[in-house]
Amino acid sequence: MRKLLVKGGAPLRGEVRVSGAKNSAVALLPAAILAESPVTIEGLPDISDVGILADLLEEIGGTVAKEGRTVHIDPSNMVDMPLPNGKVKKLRASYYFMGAMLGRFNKAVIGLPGGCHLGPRPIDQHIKGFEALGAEVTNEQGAIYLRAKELRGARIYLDVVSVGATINIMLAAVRAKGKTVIENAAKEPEIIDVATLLTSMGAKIKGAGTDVIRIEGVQNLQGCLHTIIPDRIEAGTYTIMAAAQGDGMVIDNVIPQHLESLLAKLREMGVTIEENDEQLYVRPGKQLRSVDIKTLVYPGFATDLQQPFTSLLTQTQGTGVVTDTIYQARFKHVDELRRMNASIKVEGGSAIVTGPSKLQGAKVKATDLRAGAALVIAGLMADGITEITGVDHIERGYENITNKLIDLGADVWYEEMSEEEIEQFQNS
Ligand SMILES: CC(=O)N[C@H]1[C@@H](OP(=O)(O)OP(=O)(O)OC[C@H]2O[C@@H](n3ccc(=O)[nH]c3=O)[C@H](O)[C@@H]2O)O[C@H](CO)[C@@H](O)[C@@H]1O
Ligand SMILES: C=C(OP(=O)(O)O)C(=O)O
Repeated sequence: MRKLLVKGGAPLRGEVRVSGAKNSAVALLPAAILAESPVTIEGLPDISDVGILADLLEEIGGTVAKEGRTVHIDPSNMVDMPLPNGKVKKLRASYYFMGAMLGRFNKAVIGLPGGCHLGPRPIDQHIKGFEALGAEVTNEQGAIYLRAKELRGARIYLDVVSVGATINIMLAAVRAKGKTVIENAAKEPEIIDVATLLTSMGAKIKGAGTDVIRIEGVQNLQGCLHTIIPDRIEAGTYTIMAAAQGDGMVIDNVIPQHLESLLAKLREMGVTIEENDEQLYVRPGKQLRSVDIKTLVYPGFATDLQQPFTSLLTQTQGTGVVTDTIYQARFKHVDELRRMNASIKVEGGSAIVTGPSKLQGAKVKATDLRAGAALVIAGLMADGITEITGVDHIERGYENITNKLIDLGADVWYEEMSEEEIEQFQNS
């Protein structure tokens, strides 16, 4: 088991290239199950979530061939094998096997998903959608059993705006008989990306990216070539890093519109950001001002950027209130930042951050993916060395983070943990 060490203080300069979007990749791979001929996806990020999903596609009989960032998936020999345990529990997005396998085989058995622990993460809206399409859904010993004689289009109103439920219902509905309407759908760019892949496969989808998605079911879907969108959360993380510890940084392979709410907040703080079609050039101000943020569904401020942003707020002048309306308990990073001398208190669904504080390197734990990103940013700004355990979480979503940081001038490296450290980590 490894830990990540960050020696703070080095200014970050130069260009960093953003990888393909994790939250698209994890839906695009299962979507390939719905095709009857090979699907090629270009630009996939090299992260552990993608590796696990590729293994799961092989477990059900698919052939997955990798050529750098391009993956060819041949779904023709896939079977409706149950996946109740094992790798499905290692990530959140294994739930997309439910919609995709239901759409192709009219049945699926999938273990309840894992993913980041951010407080309760129910999947009732996914199940409501599958049932509306005609599936019988039961939960038996931690696995979801889905069976349908045939799937029929339906009108589905989501009680909660959910990225996962919107995509999962799209996956199940594209081969259902008749018309499906998803109302109160999520509008995240990853939903448009998945709809683009499905449309290239022959699906009939209108309205992806708005809150009403209309799907006309088709009998068969064919393979196609698809290029993934850039990861707006990775891009946002490096943009926050550029504001925190940069000395002129270019973030390359970005769709700036996907980051509007973050960029607006950074500008409000005093950060200078120039945009062109695919790049951001970020120059921090001398003394940044604190701001309040409230996470909301897209295009509001992304909950996945809330934790990295909190680290930046420890360095700004005044008090900033971070309110997470999507995951009210997404504040496990706060205790760790406090160990580094940050002044933060959590009240209800908000963290109140008073800055600026001189951060000190410390031994800290990444409790989840974006908590890990928050600690890396804090470590880059701190005096001395920060030792971060729980790097598996970080590797779920950030491709090659150490090399990207080293290229920017950061002093970061991995070290093997001692047996004592592993024991302490496992018991903490
Ligand atoms: C793999 C993936 O794409 N993960 C992202 C996805 O997660 P995920 O798709 O799991 O998140 P959702 O958009 O579904 O969740 C949004 C909110 O709805 C609630 N909810 C969701 C489904 C449901 O059936 N019932 C219900 O009550 C959740 O508890 C949460 O409060 O969107 C989240 C919110 O932008 C991001 O943090 C995750 O990075
Ligand atoms: C919460 C996240 O991921 P997941 O839904 O895959 O756990 C995230 O990407 O920040």
